[in-house]
Amino acid sequence: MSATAQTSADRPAPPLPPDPARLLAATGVHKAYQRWRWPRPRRVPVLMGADLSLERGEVVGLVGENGSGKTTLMRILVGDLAADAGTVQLTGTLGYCPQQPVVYPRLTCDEHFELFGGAYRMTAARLHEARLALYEELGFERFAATRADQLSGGTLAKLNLGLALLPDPDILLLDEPYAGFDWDTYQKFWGLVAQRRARGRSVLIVSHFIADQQRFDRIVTLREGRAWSV
Ligand SMILES: Nc1ncnc2c1ncn2[C@@H]1O[C@H](COP(=O)(O)OP(=O)(O)OP(=O)(O)O)[C@@H](O)[C@H]1O
Repeated sequence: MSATAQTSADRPAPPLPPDPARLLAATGVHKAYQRWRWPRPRRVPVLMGADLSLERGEVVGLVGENGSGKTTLMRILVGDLAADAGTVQLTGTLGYCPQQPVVYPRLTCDEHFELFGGAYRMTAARLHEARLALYEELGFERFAATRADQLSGGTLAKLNLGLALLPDPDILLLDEPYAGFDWDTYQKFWGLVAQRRARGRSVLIVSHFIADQQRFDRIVTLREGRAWSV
């Protein structure tokens, strides 16, 4: 288990040296947003030197109070948002489950899997197998032909998660993945995570709070713009 580094100085930490066991390393990440603060717009810092690493086969929880910057850090890790400073090193393939599902309202679940499978360059046979397994594992096969705009919030969350899991990526970054799940689905979710961890996949889970601490290898808290090991 590796410790999550804390930057003690105000300048960003240098990138971590290469390590074959490490799949993700973010060092010295800074991000500020422009906001209106009377009497003029100002840059308000959210991340001030956050460091985060993820080893092969590790399940890490990223917690922090509302507005602490969890989603901001996640978006920087996946390349959806540019950091003001700092580095992000990734090894392997990445799956991202955003907090707000990014789906096409008029497409069915099946059509989403087809579309994403094509984007991931999966073969038809592999896509078929992975899609059926995800329907079964998350329990939503009966909605295969239902359009996204007709799904319940929980089923939409299953589709959102399923699309991230589809290509079986080395690193899974999940932003509040189980917020809309019922108890049964929550248990299934942890079964999926355990299977992937056993195969050396790494999972980073963002959550407001951690209910089952024993399910994680490590918990990291975002506070005052930095990541602290708990
Ligand atoms: N595009 C943006 N422009 C301006 N401010 C933003 C933007 N996105 C986020 N923020 C602000 O940055 C801070 C961190 O937001 P972020 O969504 O990263 O926090 P979070 O820890 O994920 O919050 P939550 O637990 O509520 O989901 C918040 O104060 C938020 O208002």
